[in-house]
Amino acid sequence: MLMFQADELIKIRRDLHQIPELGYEEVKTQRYLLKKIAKLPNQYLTVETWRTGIFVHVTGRDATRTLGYRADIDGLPILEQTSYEEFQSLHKGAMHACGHDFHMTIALGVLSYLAYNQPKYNCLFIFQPAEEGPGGAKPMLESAPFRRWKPDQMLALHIAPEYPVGTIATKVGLLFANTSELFITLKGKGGHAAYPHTANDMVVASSHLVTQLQTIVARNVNPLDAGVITIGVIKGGTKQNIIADTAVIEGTIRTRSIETMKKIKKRIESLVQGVEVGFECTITIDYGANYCQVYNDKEVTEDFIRFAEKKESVHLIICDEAMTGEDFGYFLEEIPGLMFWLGVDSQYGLHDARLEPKEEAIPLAVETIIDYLNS
Ligand SMILES: CC(=O)N[C@@H](CCC[C@H](N)C(=O)O)C(=O)O
Repeated sequence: MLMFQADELIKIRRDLHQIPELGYEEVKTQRYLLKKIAKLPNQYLTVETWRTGIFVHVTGRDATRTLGYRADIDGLPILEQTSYEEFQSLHKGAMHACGHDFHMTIALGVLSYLAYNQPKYNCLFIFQPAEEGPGGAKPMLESAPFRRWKPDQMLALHIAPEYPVGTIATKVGLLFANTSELFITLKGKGGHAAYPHTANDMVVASSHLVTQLQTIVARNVNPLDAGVITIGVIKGGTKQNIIADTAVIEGTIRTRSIETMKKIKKRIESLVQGVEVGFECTITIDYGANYCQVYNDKEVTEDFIRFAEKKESVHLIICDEAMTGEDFGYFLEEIPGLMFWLGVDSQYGLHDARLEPKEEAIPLAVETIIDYLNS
């Protein structure tokens, strides 16, 4: 058997699409990937698992340099609503809605080529869990296998539903934002719906807080800078005629700079104090997982751009930065490298239950990365 061909890659993507697992629960995914890797000739490969992730080291002809390639492997808690009839998620309520099934398949495709064709330099493939949270990049970066095989350069891609197949988009410098998760719990006094004067209603308090949080970006962030506060979850109460004693707000904060992130958090804390006083309740804040920005190295990215410009099958776009987050940023904090967007042309975007990326992008990406590694 030779490297995985286009039809096999599509099958791999569909298999992986059916078994999405949340961060650090990627047990079946890890088993599946290990099985595929075990089918490859092992002359140049050394495989090591790390929690639910995997490192694969490929020995090159010249061991003076190592190139790192990272693919994230976790899914999202989304009930799939695609038109796929034959390969929808078998894990009800979980979905590969951020393209990690594509990311893994592309990494396997490149790896399968290198298993048959020894690369010039060493390569390190990193199949990383928990990108959507709580974050796998930082602990993997600090792990023993990574320190032993530490790459000199890092590369990763992310699918981009808004671009046609064949498009690669990237830029020098900031590509993705600094992010912080946000979990706020409000605790007050519940009671009978007919006796509001005896209780502190946490549904009302949390509603006020959500509205106040929206003023931070509108009124505290310099309009020439940028910030995002999205509240994705608001939960409170148990029954329509019971005043809620607890409410929970969950969201995410995005900024272009660390300073703005600090400023936003300070404002959140002040507003929370105000709601505590105003509604006579207790509020706790937990910032969950924080990711640093994705910052593409100038030299490596310019070199990649020159390569992509020359490649006929690629339409290169120099894009703007986005407020998405990615813990791949931690690799780039320590090692020069880049991330790029891969066009997959879906009507529905990332984190949408209807995301349907076009599979033709997979063999194209595999071929492009192989060419880049050989360039
Ligand atoms: C590419 C992408 O969609 N990444 C996620 C990363 C999530 C980070 C963290 N869980 C958070 O919500 O802040 C994103 O939502 O941008």
